[in-house]
Amino acid sequence: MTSRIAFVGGGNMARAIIGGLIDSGWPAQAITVIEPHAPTAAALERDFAIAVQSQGDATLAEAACVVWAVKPQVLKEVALALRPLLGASLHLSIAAGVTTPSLQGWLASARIVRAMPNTPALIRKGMTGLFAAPSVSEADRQLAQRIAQAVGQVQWVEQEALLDAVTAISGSGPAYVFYFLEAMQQAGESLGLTRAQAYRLAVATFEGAAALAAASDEPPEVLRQRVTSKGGTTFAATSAMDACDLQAHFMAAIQASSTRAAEMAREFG
Ligand SMILES: NC(=O)C1=CN([C@@H]2O[C@H](COP(=O)(O)OP(=O)(O)OC[C@H]3O[C@@H](n4cnc5c(N)ncnc54)[C@H](O)[C@@H]3O)[C@@H](O)[C@H]2O)C=CC1
Ligand SMILES: O=C(O)[C@@H]1CCC=N1
Repeated sequence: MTSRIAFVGGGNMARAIIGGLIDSGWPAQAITVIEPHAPTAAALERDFAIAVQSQGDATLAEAACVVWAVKPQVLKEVALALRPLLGASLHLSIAAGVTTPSLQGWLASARIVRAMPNTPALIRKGMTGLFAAPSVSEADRQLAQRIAQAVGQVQWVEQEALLDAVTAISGSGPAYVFYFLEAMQQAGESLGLTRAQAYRLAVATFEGAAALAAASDEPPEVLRQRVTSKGGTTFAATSAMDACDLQAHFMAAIQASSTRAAEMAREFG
């Protein structure tokens, strides 16, 4: 019998992970969700044939793993309310910025792994950062990793603070890519392409460049130099970027995401 996984919160990220688990062969009858928002609950039941409850019950204690997938600002309240129903499960929290000491206190358990996935998990192309306190067993780490790998790649970090960096790079990162896609689409339109043509060109360029980087042993600056002919078009573009210090601004933006993750730990955890 496959281990039972109980999700607390059945929103966007939970849906992505549930879809990945089912695609990777996890039996639907071994997945349950607590989700109070009726339309969200009905959609999960319909799409995945899984059991969805509006609130927790005694079966929560039977879960091998409870995945905490509610917003960080409500996690404490939800955890404390469900605590009397919890058994000896592994707890996997995907909430941004909520630390393991806080979770240990709220859940009265040391079996806690934190995960920071991202939205490409929806199409099994996710990247999930994972952190476990040193006392967490190898079996618990493996179960957490198995769940995360159902939606893509994983990267363990050895210090909890590094999850803030993971959040800033890959957790929030899809939004940066979409931000650049928006700019490339608008620029293409202003240069005379249709919106659809510009978008297709931009998306294919991100796809191709990311696949090239993943397949290459060379660092990104070398890959960039290969595109850049002296005195040519790419040089004109990257010179304009350098002139307004775009790279430094972009790095400051990523720092802001990391700083916010640390702030959220103080606010919500
Ligand atoms: N969206 C993203 O790109 C990422 C989000 N995260 C984290 O994932 C978590 C969930 O985020 P999303 O799925 O985007 O949010 P969401 O808002 O789509 O999902 C949260 C769900 O929790 C449900 N909920 C509210 N109160 C509840 C309760 N008492 N019991 C059970 N469920 C309850 C809501 O109805 C909602 O469906 C957050 O903590 C966020 O920090 C982590 C990585 C990436
Ligand atoms: O914006 C957020 O707080 C969440 C965490 C990473 C992506 N979305």
